[in-house]
Amino acid sequence: MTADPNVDMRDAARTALACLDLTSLNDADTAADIDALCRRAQTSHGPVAAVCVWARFVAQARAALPPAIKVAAVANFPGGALDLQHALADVAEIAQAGGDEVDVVLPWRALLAGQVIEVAEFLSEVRFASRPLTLKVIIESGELATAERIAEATRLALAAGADFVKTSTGKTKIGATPAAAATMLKEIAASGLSAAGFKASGGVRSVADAAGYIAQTEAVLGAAALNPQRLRFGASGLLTDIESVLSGAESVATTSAY
Ligand SMILES: O=C[C@H](O)COP(=O)(O)O
Repeated sequence: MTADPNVDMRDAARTALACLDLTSLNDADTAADIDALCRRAQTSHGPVAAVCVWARFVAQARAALPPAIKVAAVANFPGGALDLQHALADVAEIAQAGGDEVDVVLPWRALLAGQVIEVAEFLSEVRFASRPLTLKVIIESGELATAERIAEATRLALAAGADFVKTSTGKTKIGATPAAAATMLKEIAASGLSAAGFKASGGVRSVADAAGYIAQTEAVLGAAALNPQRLRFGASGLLTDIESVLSGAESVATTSAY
């Protein structure tokens, strides 16, 4: 008897839903957009892990959602300048508004310029200021480009105490890729930090895309890591395909172009 591939896709869709940071980070986002996002976060198939929004929408999202759905917001986003005061102001705004999670952009241009100590200090200060919130560090893997630099950024994020290392802002040409994920997952495993997680974001549009990252995560971190404490998907467009698959319809999305 051959395995039914639709069963695997439904499993992947269920995992992707439970691990989804449903994201809206458009410059023109309005309160009505965030209301709609929060309604979408509570699907007939179950809740997403979190919504991810601009800091100015945290209080609204927190009020609209049950406690089980976390509110994440971005800091130092999307540019990733080496601007600690800006990042700390974002973190303070998110914390004061009742946010649960901070997604901060690592100063990747500074890292490319060799300012390793300055980047490490930036991450350490952001980690200190953001406790007890969950901290995800966005390394912008597409701009770092090489496995060596992606590995170095991942190590810096983990050394600073990041809860998750996240691939991309979704605002640059290249978002999450299987190659970047492989490097990041290898570094997470090598760190020995059993609570550290991985977040794929930027261009993740289909359950087939998500299934690939789920398989990679399981292969490197183990099946026990396939939960929202260790794995997230940051995506503005993935939920439609998840719902299609869980409703028994064909996947409607095409896989990532990367
Ligand atoms: O942080 C998450 C990303 O901004 C989402 O990127 P996306 O719009 O390509 O799904």
